[in-house]
This record gives sequence, structure tokens and C-alpha cells, in this order.
Amino acid sequence: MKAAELTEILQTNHEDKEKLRDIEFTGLTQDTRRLTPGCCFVAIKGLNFDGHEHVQEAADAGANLIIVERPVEITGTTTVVTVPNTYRALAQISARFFDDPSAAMTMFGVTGTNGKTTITHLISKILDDQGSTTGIIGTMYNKIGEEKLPTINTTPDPHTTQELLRKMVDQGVMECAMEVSSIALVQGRAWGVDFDTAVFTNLTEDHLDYHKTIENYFDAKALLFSQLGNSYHKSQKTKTAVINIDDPYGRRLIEKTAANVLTYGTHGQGLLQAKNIAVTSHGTKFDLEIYGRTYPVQLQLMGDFNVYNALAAFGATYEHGLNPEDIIKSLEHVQGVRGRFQVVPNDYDITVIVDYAHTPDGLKNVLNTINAFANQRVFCVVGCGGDRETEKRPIMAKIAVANATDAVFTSDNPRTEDPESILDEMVTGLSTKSYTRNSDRRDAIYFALTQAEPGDVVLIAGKGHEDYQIVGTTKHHFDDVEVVNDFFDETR
Ligand SMILES: CC(=O)N[C@H]1[C@@H](OP(=O)(O)OP(=O)(O)OC[C@H]2O[C@@H](n3ccc(=O)[nH]c3=O)[C@H](O)[C@@H]2O)O[C@H](CO)[C@@H](O)[C@@H]1O[C@H](C)C(=O)N[C@@H](C)C(=O)N[C@H](CCC(=O)O)C(=O)O
Ligand SMILES: Nc1ncnc2c1ncn2[C@@H]1O[C@H](COP(=O)(O)OP(=O)(O)OP(=O)(O)O)[C@@H](O)[C@H]1O
Ligand SMILES: N[C@H](CCC[C@H](N)C(=O)O)C(=O)O
Ligand SMILES: [Mg+2]
Repeated sequence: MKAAELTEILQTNHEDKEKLRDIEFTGLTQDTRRLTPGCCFVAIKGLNFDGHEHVQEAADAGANLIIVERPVEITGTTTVVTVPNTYRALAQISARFFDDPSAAMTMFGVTGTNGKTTITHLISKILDDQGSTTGIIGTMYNKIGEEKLPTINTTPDPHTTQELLRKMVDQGVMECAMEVSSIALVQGRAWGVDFDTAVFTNLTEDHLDYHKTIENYFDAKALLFSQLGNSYHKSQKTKTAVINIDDPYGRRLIEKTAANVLTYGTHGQGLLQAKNIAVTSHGTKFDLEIYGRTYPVQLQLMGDFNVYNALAAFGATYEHGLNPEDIIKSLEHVQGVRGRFQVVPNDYDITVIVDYAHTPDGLKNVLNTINAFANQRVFCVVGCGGDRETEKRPIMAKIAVANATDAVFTSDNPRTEDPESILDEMVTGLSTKSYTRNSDRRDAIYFALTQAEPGDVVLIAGKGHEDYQIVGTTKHHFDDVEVVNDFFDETR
């Protein structure tokens, strides 16, 4: 790529623009550990490292161009250019380097505390059923058609994102549903993506260790909506915001966007509404109303919260031009998303549910859904992740005690924290009689399953699809569903 192209997109002074005139680069990276000769290296200041301290390494390894945001000293002939914000520059250069793939397809960005993974999968399923080949970027994996690639973050860094989007376009993907986390929005990971549709699910307490206040957390989510249509991309696509109007933060978001807005809800407001919702142990029924027309819907997905997820996916794909009957048919066929209200079949008439609820709101919703059909005991095995916000710990424990007959507290991913200290924080203020505690997750699951009688429900919350447990800095293999199956294989 000719660096001269960057003069249009980078905020540099005249002198630096001149420097860019005659350079070319063959690759792009923000990590010296992955640098190839002839490439452009962008120095990022992270939480653990500062790329600016690695610029000499980059030059020595043969970088043709180095982008920085503060003065650096290097020996050698590599060209160094300064911009105000290297993360933004990385997003912009990545989009250009991969020839702006998001502009060549329909991009659905989904943000909110809970429901992102579910909604991206629903959108993808609806479109696949219409014969599309779709992509997904999110928590569980990045998906290009049938191919699933492992991922570290819910929303990858901008370089990885653009590289993925380019692969998608090259492989015939025309639509991509992408989870956009609040942390990613603050860090500018999604800057180079030209979204057509932005979906807002809900906003409740989460990630306060990172954002500090709920207002900052809201401001982060709002960036997806304020940036919609304000980008420097080549395309002139129509922009749509699909917003949950039952959520007070959703109502505030409407003011933040210049895009067309489709509101959805279940409380009698919204252009798109669900009415007469009935939850059973086999699924959820409701009437979907849009612009004065009503359609009956029978989801296999459980829980009120999945009605919201279905509305969000309906709204996004309806605005994309799909026929309501076709969308509903697809929604009705979805059996579930892995680790989200996943029922683990067994021969003992115990309803075992593995669910990714790892926030207070998520846990409350899942327990409410269970209580709507359960008529015997409800066990709730749950923990809270280490090196994450501590505020949610006692709140989640109280929700478990209040909404389950038997609360069993255990470890989630303790990471570098002491598992017993996390449990101490969870049970603060609770009577010791109201719960059982065992920091070994396998033992805690076995304990609940041993106690359970036919007809009881056992919810195992917090880790959903995860097939690992992070203890210290080591990732061990651990899979809630597998542990449940081991129990039934071994002990009965
Ligand atoms: C706290 C946080 O957000 N960290 C993210 C951040 O890492 P970091 O700031 O630690 O980066 P760093 O390791 O200090 O490196 C800084 C720079 O120096 C470079 N470097 C470093 C060493 C070297 O020798 N040479 C070199 O060039 C690195 O490549 C990098 O460019 O940038 C990385 C690349 O984008 C992310 O993978 C990483 O996410 C970590 C793994 C993480 O756990 N993040 C969580 C908090 C997160 O982002 N979660 C959200 C929400 C999840 C959800 O709700 O679903 C998510 O989107 O995943
Ligand atoms: N619309 C919703 N409202 C509230 N809770 C929900 C909703 N959808 C799902 N949940 C609960 O939250 C859990 C996580 O759902 P999902 O993975 O779809 O959310 P997410 O936003 O992708 O989460 P993450 O931020 O961890 O990626 C589910 O297992 C369920 O318990
Ligand atoms: N995206 C969230 C997921 C939390 C899942 C839970 N199992 C944990 O590890 O705390 C995070 O990384 O904070
Ligand atoms: Mg997710």
C-alpha cells in the first residue's frame, strides 16, 4: 500500500504528510512480536505495555513506517509519523489497508449489557435461512460462513476486525452481525467499521471496574449510536438504530443518533411491540405488532428476555428489507444458542440449565424465567469472576438467595484473585444458613445434582459456553455441560 493514501485520513502536520509521499508498506501491525519486514507499525499505549517503548525493535525488524502519538527516539532510517491518537489511526489505516470491507457489506452492530451474543446469532440465522452466507464477530468465536475462528475479546482490536471483515467479503459474506462491547467502544476498537444498523439491548450494572460510573458506561454504549452515519467511509448507506424503548437508557439513546430509529418494547410503547407474552416450560408465545400489523410468534427460546432479543433481531432484519413472515419462521426454528438457557438432557427428570448469566440483571432474569414454570426446588450454582468488578458480588449472591430455594456459591473464573476471598465478598450480609459454599466448581455442581430430586431445577450460571476456567493465569479445560454429563455417567 502507498503511504500517500494515508495523508487523506491521518491527522498529521504538513511535514509528516510530506514524509508519507514516497513510502510503501506491505503489512500492518500494532505488535512488534508479529512484525514482518516492510510493514507499518502503529505504537499503542496499552494497560500492560506501551508500543512506543518497542519502536526501536520495530525499526530493527525492518518496519518501513512507524506511527506514534508521542515523540520517540530511534536510530536508523525508518520514517516516523506523529498523530494525536494512534488507536484511532490504527482503526483508520486498518480499514484502508483492507480496502474498507465493512462498506462492502451490511453491518449489524449490537451493544448493551445482555443479549448481544444471542441477538447476533438470531440475525445470522434469519439471514442464513434466506440463502445468505453471514459472518459473526463476538464472544464465543468469529464466524465466516461455517468456519469458526477462536477469539480473545468480544470485540477484537481494529486490525483484527478489518482483517476478518476482508476475509468475509472475499468469501462471499454479505452481512455481518458484530457484538460491540462498551470497553471496545471506549478504546475505539470499532472506529473503522461502517455500521448500517446499530442495536441497543439494555443497560444494567456491569464492567464498573472499567467505566467507574454507570453514566460513563452509558456514554460508552452511546458512541455506537452517535457515530452511526458520522464516519469517513466510502459508502452512503442508510443508517438505522434499533432501540429497546422499555429501557430508560434506550429512551435517552434516541436523542444521540442522527439515524432512522426503530423502537421496540413490550410495555405498550415502540413501533415494534410484543404483546400477550406467555412463558411456558417449552418456550415463549407472543403477538408481534409492527406498523399496525400483528403476527403470532411461538419461540422455542425460554424467557421474557428472549422476547426482547427476538424483537431486536426482527427489527434489524426487517429494516434490512426482509419479509416479516420469513423472519418469524426463522426465529421460531431457533432451538437456542450454546450456553444460553441450555437445557442438559438427562434420564432423571431433573431440569439442568447451563446459562451465561454473569451480571445481576442476567441472573435475575434467568431465575424469574425458571420460577415461572418450576413447581419444586430450584438450585442455583453461581460464582463471580475474579479481576472484574467487585460491586456485583454481594448483589448476585442476594439475587440467588432470594430467587432460588437452594443457592450454591462457587468459583467462576477466579483469575488472579483468591477464590475464597471472592466468595467472602459474595456472602457479605447473608445468613450462613441461606446458602452452601464450595470454591471447587466441579464439587459445587456435583453437590447440587446430588441434592436434586426428580422434578427439581438446577441452574448452573455464569460460564455458559466457556470450555475453560482461568485460575491464576492458567486456563484449564472446564465445561459446565461436560461436568453435568460426567455426574450422571458416574454416580447414578
Ligand atoms: C483491559 C483491556 O481491554 N485490554 C485489551 C488491550 O490490552 P492491553 O491494553 O493490555 O495491551 P498491552 O498488552 O498493554 O499492549 C499494548 C500494545 O503494545 C504492543 N506490544 C506489547 C508488547 C510487545 O513486546 N510489543 C508490542 O508491540 C501490543 O501489541 C499492544 O498494541 O488490548 C488488547 C488488544 O485489543 C485486548 O486483547 C485486551 O483485552 C483483554 C484481553 C481483556 O481482557 N479485555 C476485557 C476487559 C475486554 O475488553 N472485554 C470486552 C467486553 C467483554 C464483554 O462484555 O463481552 C471485550 O470486548 O472483550
Ligand atoms: N435481553 C436480555 N436481557 C437480559 N438478560 C439477558 C438478555 N439476553 C440474555 N440474557 C442473559 O444474559 C446472559 C448472556 O447473554 P448473551 O451472551 O446473549 O449476552 P452478551 O451481551 O453477549 O454478554 P457478554 O457481554 O458477556 O458478551 C444469558 O445467558 C441470559 O442469562
Ligand atoms: N465478558 C465478560 C464475561 C464474564 C464471564 C464470566 N464467566 C467471568 O469470567 O467473569 C468479562 O470478561 O468480563
Ligand atoms: Mg457476548
